[in-house]
Amino acid sequence: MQQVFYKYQGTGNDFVMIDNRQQTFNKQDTKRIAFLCDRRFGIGADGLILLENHPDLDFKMVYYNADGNESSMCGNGGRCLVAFAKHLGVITENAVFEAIDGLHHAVVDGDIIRLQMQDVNTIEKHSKHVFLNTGSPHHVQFEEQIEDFDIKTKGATIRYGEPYNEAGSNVNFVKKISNQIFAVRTYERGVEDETLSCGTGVTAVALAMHALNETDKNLITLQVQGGELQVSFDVENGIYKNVWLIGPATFVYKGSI
Ligand SMILES: N[C@@H](CCC[C@H](N)C(=O)O)C(=O)O
Repeated sequence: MQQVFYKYQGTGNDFVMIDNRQQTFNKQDTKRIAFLCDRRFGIGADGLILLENHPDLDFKMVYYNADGNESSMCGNGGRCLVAFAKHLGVITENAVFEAIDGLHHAVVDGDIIRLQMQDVNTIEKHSKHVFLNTGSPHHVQFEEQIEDFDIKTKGATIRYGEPYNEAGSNVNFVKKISNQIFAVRTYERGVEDETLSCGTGVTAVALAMHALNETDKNLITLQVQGGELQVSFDVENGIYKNVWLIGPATFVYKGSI
C-alpha cells in the first residue's frame, strides 16, 4: 500500500510526517520506519513523526528516530508537527498536544513555531560536562574548536561510554560566542550521527549555560549548523520554568512511497 507522507524541516533537522488519525500506520514495523528515514534507499530524514487524534487535546505526537525506534521528546520535530497540524487544519494559531514527555503548548507565528518545553528541575554539573533532561537526555560540554571537529567520532565515544552506555545520551558541543549567543553542534542518539540541529539539545545548552553562570540572560540565541534557534525561560528556586523553544519549521514537499 502506498504511504502518503510530508517532509518538514526545522533548522535542518528533518522529518517524515504522517497523518495517522485513521490509525492505518503499522507502528510495529521498525524496519519500515528505518527504511523510510534512510537517505539512500528511502525518503531520508532524522526521524519519523505520526500525528494522531487525542480525546481531549488538539493531537498526539508519536516520534521515531531514524533507526526506527520510538524515542523520547523531539523539540524540532514537535515544532514541525505543529506546522503540519496547521497545514491539515487540525489547529489554527494555538495548539496543545500530548507527546511522550507530557503536554506541550505551541503558538504559530507565520513560519516561526514557539513550543513550550517541560520544566527542568535537575541539572547535573560535572567537572567537564553538564547533564540534563529536556524531554530527551543531553550531555553538554564546551569545545573551542567547534567548527573543525570530528563530531561523529567524539560524540559516539561519549554516547556509548560511561555512564550512558547502550541507553545513551545525545551529546552537545558548545562554544560561547557572547553572553547571549552560543554555537552548538549535536550528535544525536538514534540517528548515530551529527544532525544539523536538535531542539531539546539547544534547550539543554541554554539552561546549562545559565546554570553555569555563562549567561545571565533568559533569552538565548543558539547558532546551529542549520540556522538559528532561540530559547527563553524563567528560573524560580533553581527550577527552569516557562521554557520555550522558538524557530522556523518549514514544509519541504509531499509525496507517496
Ligand atoms: N532532534 C530531536 C531529538 C530527538 C530525540 C533524540 N534523538 C533521542 O533519541 O534522544 C530534537 O529536536 O529535540
